[in-house]
Amino acid sequence: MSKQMSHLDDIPSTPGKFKMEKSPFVHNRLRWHSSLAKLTFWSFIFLGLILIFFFRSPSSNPLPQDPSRRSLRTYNWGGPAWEKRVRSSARVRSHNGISVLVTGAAGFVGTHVSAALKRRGDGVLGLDNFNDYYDPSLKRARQALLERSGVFIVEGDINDSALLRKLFEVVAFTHVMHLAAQAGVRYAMENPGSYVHSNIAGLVSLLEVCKSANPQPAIVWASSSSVYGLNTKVPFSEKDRTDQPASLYAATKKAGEEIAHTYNHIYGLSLTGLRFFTVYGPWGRPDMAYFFFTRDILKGKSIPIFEAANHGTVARDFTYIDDIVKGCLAALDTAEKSTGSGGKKKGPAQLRVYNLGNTSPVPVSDLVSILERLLKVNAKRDITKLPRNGDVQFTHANISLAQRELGYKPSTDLQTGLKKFVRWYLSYYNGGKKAAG
Ligand SMILES: O=C(O)[C@H]1O[C@H](OP(=O)(O)OP(=O)(O)OC[C@H]2O[C@@H](n3ccc(=O)[nH]c3=O)[C@H](O)[C@@H]2O)[C@H](O)[C@@H](O)[C@@H]1O
Repeated sequence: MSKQMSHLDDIPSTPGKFKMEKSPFVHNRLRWHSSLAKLTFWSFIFLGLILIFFFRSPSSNPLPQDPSRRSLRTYNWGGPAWEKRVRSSARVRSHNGISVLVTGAAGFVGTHVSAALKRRGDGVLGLDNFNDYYDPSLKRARQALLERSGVFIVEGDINDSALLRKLFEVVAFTHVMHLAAQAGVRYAMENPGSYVHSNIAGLVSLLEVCKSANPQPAIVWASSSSVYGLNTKVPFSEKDRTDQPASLYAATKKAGEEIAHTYNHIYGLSLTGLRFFTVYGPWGRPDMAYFFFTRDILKGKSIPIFEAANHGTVARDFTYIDDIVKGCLAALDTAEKSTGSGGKKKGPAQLRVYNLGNTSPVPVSDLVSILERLLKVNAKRDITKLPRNGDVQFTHANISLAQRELGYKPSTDLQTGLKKFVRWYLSYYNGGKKAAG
């Protein structure tokens, strides 16, 4: 006891705290205080250990709390059953097939590319964070579609490097089709952080894991026609300048192209960037004009049609999804192997950029006229000045490089493509009765 008392005496205390220590009551209280202090101390240690274990556990998301993310979630992954599903989905089932990790697999282009790869017998594993930038139930429906054809989508974020490393541990992917991104031109003014998070930090996180993988995969990824920014010379060629982006979205895609150059240069990663031109079609993105115009025309709501200064036409080189899928598969098939190993470059590797457009720009007002005919409803047109929030007046792709090197040859005009989209839209949203998100 005296030992204990002397120990207690060493603890700095408020004056008078131990004054009555001779009373037996005080003795008991002191003992009780000491036990309480010990109990509190060990509780803190125990709680600390639990927290350390939780944050280091491979099945939790180690992302820092980032206010720019719309859906902060913890994803569950890992375990023998999960690994089995991953392996089975990524298993190549055709002679000379490839095994591809498709990021953004529950997205519009990701779903179509994953399905096409699976159809020809390639191994496909999806990865998607199912964020709520647009109605997540549409992403879940795409997931269900892929699931039926044997494609498993792992739920997780490309910024989760522990998850990415695990995926490469389980499967030796030959290719990565990187389509996960924060898309949309106008939303960048609302939530700039999400563009940096997905299109820059996420890309770097993915390339870091790819560079260390053995073997390193070849990577094909989605850039954007928006990198041509304020250029006025048409059609846009890959040789043209891309240093005057009109939106943060475009700037992050341009940054992605420079980051790709760096990883190719330092680590020998084979990298192909595809500049998509306003991709549309069934299972598309509800944030895109053709999609919400359809929804709002059916609802009888007015639609804002942008017009440039002096009644200038705003036009897009709208490209149908099936053409884009062919371009993506051709890019994967012509991708050479990465040359590095163990994080070290062994020789020069392929670095490519292609325009994937349709080469026939259509004014937005014509897009609306086609929709009116297909929906058999007159649109309430609200002609509005092109806002200064990232939109450019026109896009037009020169696709001769993709034609020459990928055999890319788009074959669907806007009228035909929109017909397929409208058919899908009406059946998916139950004849327009169910509201589109
Ligand atoms: O080509 C690309 O790289 C980009 O294509 C689209 O961007 P955008 O062409 O702006 O597509 P929409 O937002 O669907 O707009 C299509 C056209 O409709 C016009 N628009 C849009 C919205 C609106 O309310 N009214 C309107 O007239 C736009 O100015 C544009 O000319 C995608 O949203 C981007 O993610 C993609 O990277």
